[in-house]
Amino acid sequence: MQLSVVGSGYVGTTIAACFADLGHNVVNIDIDQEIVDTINDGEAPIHEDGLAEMIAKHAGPESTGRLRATTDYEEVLNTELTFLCLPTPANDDGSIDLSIMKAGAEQLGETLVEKNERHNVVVKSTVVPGTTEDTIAPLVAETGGKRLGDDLGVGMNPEFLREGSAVADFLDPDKVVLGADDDRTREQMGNVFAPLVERADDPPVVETATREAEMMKYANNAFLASKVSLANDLGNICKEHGVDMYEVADAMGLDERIARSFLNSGLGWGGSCFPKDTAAIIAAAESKRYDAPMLNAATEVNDRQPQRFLDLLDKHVDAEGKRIAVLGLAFKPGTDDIRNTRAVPVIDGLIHRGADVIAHDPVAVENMRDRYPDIEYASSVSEALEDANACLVVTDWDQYKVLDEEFDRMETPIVLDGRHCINRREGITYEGLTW
Ligand SMILES: NC(=O)C1=CN([C@@H]2O[C@H](COP(=O)(O)OP(=O)(O)OC[C@H]3O[C@@H](n4cnc5c(N)ncnc54)[C@H](O)[C@@H]3O)[C@@H](O)[C@H]2O)C=CC1
Ligand SMILES: O=C(O)[C@H]1O[C@H](OP(=O)(O)OP(=O)(O)OC[C@H]2O[C@@H](n3ccc(=O)[nH]c3=O)[C@H](O)[C@@H]2O)[C@H](O)[C@@H](O)[C@@H]1O
Repeated sequence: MQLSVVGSGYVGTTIAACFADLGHNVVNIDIDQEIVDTINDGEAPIHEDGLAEMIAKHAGPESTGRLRATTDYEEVLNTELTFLCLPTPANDDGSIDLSIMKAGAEQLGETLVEKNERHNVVVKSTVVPGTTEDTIAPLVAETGGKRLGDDLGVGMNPEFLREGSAVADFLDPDKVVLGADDDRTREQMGNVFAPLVERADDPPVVETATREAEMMKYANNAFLASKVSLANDLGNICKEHGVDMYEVADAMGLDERIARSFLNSGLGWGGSCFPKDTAAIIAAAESKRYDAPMLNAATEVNDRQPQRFLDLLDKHVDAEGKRIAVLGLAFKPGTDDIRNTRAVPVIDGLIHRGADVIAHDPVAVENMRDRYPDIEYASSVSEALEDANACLVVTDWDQYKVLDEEFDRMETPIVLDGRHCINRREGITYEGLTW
């Protein structure tokens, strides 16, 4: 099929490259010329495992040519179905900011004026229940002069991929959700996903309406974020009683009603989605006069963890004028994304204490430099630890899990672990946040 994907961010670029790999012809539209040029050169604009190889295979010189990028919306005219993968950030009050989605939908509609055959538009972005039906569909229909359900089909297909494993997650999903308010659109969405369903060995395909599809995404993220927060709440109790939460979590996870995943306690959740999506669904609930006590509590626990980590540091060392190493800046391993990373409140706390901060991350340094141009950045862990008075582990990169004699370079080897990823050993003072 001929597909267009609007937005070349973490989701848009990943699904555009994967759909090309699955045999579709895909044009990826973005307003950022640099991103477009990068893709057309056969390179990945973001750091994701396997993405660079896939883009090289389908875009750029000597590729299959099944993937192209452009800034020109007119290119949607040669396609049958468009995915909208635009950002849905939070307003200051936490509610969803739909301005970018609306701008994209309007631009799409204006372009579709020139198309005579039916076109399908699928919202891939995370949007609060009712957005597709009440905002996006009427906007595309009005600006495009289309009749909804007739020459325009609008659907909603939430995305569950994780950053750091985006390609693998997209190609091998736990479920595919196809939300549409008419059968023709849902059927066409099914055709787009047919090669993926076949390659992924038949994952469950949930066919539903757009509002339910939208809510399934929020429910998923709210549940996972709350699960981590509950693990952190329990972990904080464990710490006060000298109990190792990781041993407790391992045992809890043996109960198949609970499962071990997302019970890793520590610094809590960051990233581009859990924080904004929990805030958006809380705000959406409040707009209907429901105050969502569980989700508010999950957010409160999460917001407190960096402060508890800094309290732990204060217990061991007065950071003023001391050299403090921060290992890990990305919000999780496997990505260069620093949106809502826990490293920010930790570094803010260190700066507030008058510490000399020296930070390390395998891939996220350049992104962090914009935010903190004045702290020191080390090109290796050894360099970061050299003469340090304490080390704070913020992101659980694999390369930190094997650290050993590197700690001998420290002035005082105080190692505080926010992610349960450092091996305790003789000669270092080690303390974990919840164990
Ligand atoms: N990042 C993730 O892991 C996941 C994100 N989502 C959701 O997917 C949506 C997109 O998220 P990301 O890919 O992370 O966003 P992103 O911020 O990485 O990328 C968005 C892209 O859209 C482009 N853009 C902005 N306005 C445009 C316009 N009018 N026309 C064309 N392009 C435009 C930007 O230049 C940027 O490249 C959000 O709703 C997010 O909640 C869902 C699942 C996973
Ligand atoms: O909507 C989204 O954008 C995505 O949000 C999350 O994916 P992501 O944010 O990429 O990463 P996760 O692996 O879920 O981690 C999120 C945060 O929780 C933290 N976390 C995760 C698991 C855990 O046990 N403990 C824990 O603190 C991570 O360190 C990270 O800061 C969801 O897992 C995806 O299904 C969803 O598509």
